[in-house]
Amino acid sequence: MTMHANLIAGEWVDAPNASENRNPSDLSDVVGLYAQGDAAQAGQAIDAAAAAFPAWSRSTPQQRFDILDAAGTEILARKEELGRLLSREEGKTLPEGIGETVRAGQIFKFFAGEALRIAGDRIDSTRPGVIAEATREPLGVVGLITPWNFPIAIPAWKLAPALAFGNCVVMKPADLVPGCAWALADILQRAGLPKGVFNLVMGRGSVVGEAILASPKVAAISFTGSVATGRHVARRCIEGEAMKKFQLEMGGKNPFVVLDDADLEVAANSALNGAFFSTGQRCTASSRLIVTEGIHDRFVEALTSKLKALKVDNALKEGTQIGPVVDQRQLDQDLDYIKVGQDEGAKLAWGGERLNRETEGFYLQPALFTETDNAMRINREEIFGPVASVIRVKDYDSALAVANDTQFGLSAGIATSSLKHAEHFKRNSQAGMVMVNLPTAGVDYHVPFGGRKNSSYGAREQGRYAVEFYTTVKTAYAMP
Ligand SMILES: NC(=O)C1=CN([C@@H]2O[C@H](COP(=O)(O)OP(=O)(O)OC[C@H]3O[C@@H](n4cnc5c(N)ncnc54)[C@H](OP(=O)(O)O)[C@@H]3O)[C@@H](O)[C@H]2O)C=CC1
Ligand SMILES: O=C(O)CCC(=O)C(=O)O
Repeated sequence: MTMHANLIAGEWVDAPNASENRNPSDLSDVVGLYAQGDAAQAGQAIDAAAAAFPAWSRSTPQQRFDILDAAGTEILARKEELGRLLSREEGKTLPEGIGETVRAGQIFKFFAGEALRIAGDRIDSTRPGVIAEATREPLGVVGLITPWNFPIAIPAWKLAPALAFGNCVVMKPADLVPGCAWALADILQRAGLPKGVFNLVMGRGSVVGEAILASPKVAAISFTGSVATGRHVARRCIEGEAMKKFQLEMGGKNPFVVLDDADLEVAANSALNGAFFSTGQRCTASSRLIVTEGIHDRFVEALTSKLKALKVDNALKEGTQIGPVVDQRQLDQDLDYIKVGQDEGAKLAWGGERLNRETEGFYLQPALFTETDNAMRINREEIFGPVASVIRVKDYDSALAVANDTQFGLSAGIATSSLKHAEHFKRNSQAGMVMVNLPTAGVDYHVPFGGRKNSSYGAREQGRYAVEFYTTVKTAYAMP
């Protein structure tokens, strides 16, 4: 099997080591052999990006549009093939894999347009005859460190704006899912990106990631992953010889409130989708279902019967609704938390057991806890698997208080037919994204994404708000 090499200074470069990318739905299936870069390769990639920056930062918006738009077109044209690759390496179902691929293509097209739309301000000075301007400039070399749960969409939503606004990039994808990142590198290379503008260095976070964080030549870091690694990234960005700008997207313990007046079908479907689809491996997953007394029993019954009907199987098999957990380590974490929940006195209303299927993979029956309270560990810590808890509350006010009683603040949802409660929740939920009668997970590609508290740090990602992170403002005064 040939090694998928790293892309450094426009050349495909083999690494000293390679790792096997295995399919979590079928452990006998090797998706490919991927380079395991080292600190030296990260250094070469950073140097290449720094060398490419002067020309790329002065490229015309049309040049950037053409390349990003062409990349988007190719991603969309190859959605079935790339979606299959994604599902094979990450384990989300084929429709989810294809959907995420489409989202990545749309993101490239959106930011192609943003390259053309970038603008500044001309401001009348307080001093006679003086002209003041505020314009945006690219940052320089940007390091992108991405997680395994969205192998193509998250690299796309960091990479596309970074390039659109004139930055050069070194990207380190998650070790579990190098395939989609490699495919993006190949597409961008063929779309005509000049040498060194985008460099891909696959390998371990502790090696390649650390080298990117340590380099004074890297101006900024955009990171998505766990809170623990995010805190580490933050420390490394400020303690180095040259302080870096940084942006962190981390965990969630997202509440989904169900009020007595909710449409039961809307509430149960939103909870099912938000909590369990993509095997619950979304930072926006609804892991806390906060339900008022009058609808509690009917909601639990409706959701449990939907859970019982879910088809958990090989991600590539037609009809599968829930694929496997991504790897053994995440599966162990999910099973540990299921035990923690039981030890804490929560009732396991459904699921939680390891499943065997035709192919050997990390299959887990989605689990629903009931009779839980918000102080339990299962309601405070991110599990990141197909596990959710129901918390029974008296009324809307207590639901809102419980929803906000968390270290996280990414997404929050409410199912209600009351405009008054929906509006109050939108205003008073301490989350970056609020959904009414919709799942907490599954967001648009052209609007801002991000949260509060320990969920996010720094400027928002996505949509036109992405310009805040990937540019720096220059204020210029002139006396003509
Ligand atoms: N908010 C989200 O979207 C996500 C949250 N998580 C949470 O994190 C938990 C653990 O998942 P995990 O994949 O280990 O998450 P991590 O936060 O460890 O990994 C995220 C990214 O950071 C890299 N990384 C790890 N250590 C360093 C380091 N010292 N310096 C620089 N980069 C580093 C990883 O590389 P490598 O792959 O080589 O380790 C990966 O590319 C999950 O169970 C879940 O709770 C995970 C993924 C996404
Ligand atoms: O819910 C989504 O669509 C996005 C979720 C996400 O970005 C994440 O889990 O990291």
